[in-house]
Amino acid sequence: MTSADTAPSPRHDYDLLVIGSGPGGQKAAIAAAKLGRRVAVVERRGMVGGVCTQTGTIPSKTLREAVLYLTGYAMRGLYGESYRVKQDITVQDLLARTHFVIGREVEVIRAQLQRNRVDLLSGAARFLDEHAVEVLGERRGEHQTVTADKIIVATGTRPARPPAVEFDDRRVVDSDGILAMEAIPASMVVVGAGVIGIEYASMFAALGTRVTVVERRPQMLDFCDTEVVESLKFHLRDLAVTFRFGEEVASVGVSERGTVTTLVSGKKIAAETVMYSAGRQGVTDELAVEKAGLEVDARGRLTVDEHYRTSLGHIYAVGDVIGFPALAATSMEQGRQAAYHAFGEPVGNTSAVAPYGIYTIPEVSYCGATETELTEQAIPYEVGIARYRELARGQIVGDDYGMLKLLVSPDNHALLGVHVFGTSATELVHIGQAIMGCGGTVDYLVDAVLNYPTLSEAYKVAALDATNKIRALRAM
Ligand SMILES: Cc1cc2nc3c(=O)[nH]c(=O)nc-3n(C[C@H](O)[C@H](O)[C@H](O)COP(=O)(O)OP(=O)(O)OC[C@H]3O[C@@H](n4cnc5c(N)ncnc54)[C@H](O)[C@@H]3O)c2cc1C
Ligand SMILES: NC(=O)c1ccc[n+]([C@@H]2O[C@H](COP(=O)([O-])OP(=O)(O)OC[C@H]3O[C@@H](n4cnc5c(N)ncnc54)[C@H](O)[C@@H]3O)[C@@H](O)[C@H]2O)c1
Repeated sequence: MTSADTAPSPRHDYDLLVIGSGPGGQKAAIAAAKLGRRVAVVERRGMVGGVCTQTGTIPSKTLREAVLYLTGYAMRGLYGESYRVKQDITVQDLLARTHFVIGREVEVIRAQLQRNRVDLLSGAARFLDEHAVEVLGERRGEHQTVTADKIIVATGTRPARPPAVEFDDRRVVDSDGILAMEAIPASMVVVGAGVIGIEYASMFAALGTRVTVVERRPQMLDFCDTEVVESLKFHLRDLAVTFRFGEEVASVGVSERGTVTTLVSGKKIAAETVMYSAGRQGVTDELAVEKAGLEVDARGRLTVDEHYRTSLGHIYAVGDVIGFPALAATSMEQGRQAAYHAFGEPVGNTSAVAPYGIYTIPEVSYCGATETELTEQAIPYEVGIARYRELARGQIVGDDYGMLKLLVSPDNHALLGVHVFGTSATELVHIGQAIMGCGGTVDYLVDAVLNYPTLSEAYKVAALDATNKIRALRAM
C-alpha cells in the first residue's frame, strides 16, 4: 500500500467520517480536526461517549467509587470491620452518582467536539460503498447519506450472549443490564472471571452480596503477576467470594424466587442474580461492511495493519472492534494515531510501554513484564518489594495489604516490570511506566528524594530492596 494521501478532497462531504463516539472515535475526530480537516462523527442517540461513557468504564468506575465510599471499606483498617458510612445502601444511592458522572462526561464530550467544529450526526451508520455511509435516524424514514475521503470505524463491542441462556435483564443480566438493577442482590453468580467479571464480583462482595465466580479456565487474570492475583483472591475470599475454577455453566434456570445455575460438573448454585461477563462481540452486524468490500471475523471484529488500516487503505478501524487489548486508554491512542496516519502527520513511538489497570477492590495495576514472562524468556531479574504497611502513608490511609514490586535487570539495573496491588495502584504505576518509557534505571529511584509521607515512596523502598539484593549477589 502507498503512503497516505494527504491532499484534502472537495469531492466528499467530509475529509474524515468517524463511526462511533467512544474513546477511539472521539480522539480520532479531534486529532483530524486539529489538523484542519472537515470531520463528522456518527453516533446513536443516547450513546454519546460510547460504551466507555454509557455502560462500561465510566459507570463501572463510578459505581466502584460509590461502593468504596458508602461501605466505608477503605477505612475499615482504621476504624474496624463494622465501620460503614451508610447502613442500608440502596441502588439509588449507588446509581445517583453514576448518572451524574455520565451526564457530565457527555456534556464534556459534546462541548469538545463542538469547539473543534466536529459535526455530530445522530443515528446508526451503514456503508453504502467504500466512501459513502447512510445514517439512519431514530424516526422512520429519517436518513441521510454522507461521503468522506477517509473513514474510521470505532464501533466497539457489546456483551456476548450465549444463545442457550435467556437474559431477562432482571435476574439474568450482562454488564449492561447490571446498571439497571432494581435492588442489591443478596447473592449472585458471576460467569467469567475476566476483568469485567472480577471487577463487578469485588464491588458486589464489598456491598455484602454472596458472590460465586464460575470460570472455565483453571485461573483468573493469568496475564498479571501471580503473587498479586493470589493476594486479590485472598481478599475476595475474605469478602465471602467463592471461586469455581475449571468449571463451565451448563444452564441457568429462572423462577420468581431466583436463579439456579447448573454447572457441567453437576453442581447447582442458587442465587438472586446471574451476571454474564464471558467475553464481548464486535458491533459490526448493522454496518454492512461488505458494501465497502470489507470482512469481519467470527466475533465481528475487523483486522487492521500497524497503522490501523483495514484491507482498504482509506478505511481504518480502532478500539475494541479490532480486539486486544480492548481498553479505553489504548483505544484513544489508536484513534489519534489512525487520524494522524490518514492525514500524513508523523506519529511518535507506537511501541511505548502501556499500563494495565484493574479496578477490583483492592485494585491492581502493572506495566512491563511479569516474572512468568521473564522466566519463560530466560531473562534474569531481581525483585524489589515495598509493602504499604511499612510506609507511613500506608498506615495513614489504613492500607496494610498493598505492595509494589519492581522487576530489575541485575546486569544494567533497567526496570523490566512494575506490579502494584492496593490503594492507588492504577495511579502509582505511571511512575514506573515513565521511567521505563524513558529508558531509565532503578538507580534513579535509589537516589531520588520523594515526598514524605506518600505511597510513591514505595518505589524508593522497592528500588533499594532490589539493588541491595543485586549488590549482595555481586559480592558472592
Ligand atoms: C463494564 C466495563 C468496564 C470497563 N472498564 C474499563 C476500564 O476501567 N479501563 C479501560 O481502559 N477500559 C475499560 N473498559 C473497556 C472500554 O470501555 C473500551 O475499551 C472502550 O470503550 C472502547 O472504545 P471504542 O472507541 O472502541 O468505542 P466504544 O466505547 O465501544 O463505543 C463504540 C460506539 O460506537 C457506536 N456504534 C456502533 N455501531 C454504530 C453504528 N453502526 N453507527 C453509529 N454508531 C455506532 C456505539 O453506539 C458506541 O457508542 C471497560 C468495558 C466494560 C464493558
Ligand atoms: N479495568 C479494565 O481495564 C477493564 C475493565 C473491564 C473490561 N475491560 C476490557 O473488556 C474486555 C472484555 O472483558 P470480559 O471480562 O467480558 O471478557 P474476557 O474475555 O476477558 O473474559 C471472559 C472470561 O469468561 C470465561 N468464560 C467464557 N465463557 C464461560 C462459561 N460458559 N463458563 C465459565 N466461564 C466462561 C473465559 O474463560 C474468560 O476468562 C476485556 O478485553 C478487557 O480488556 C477492561
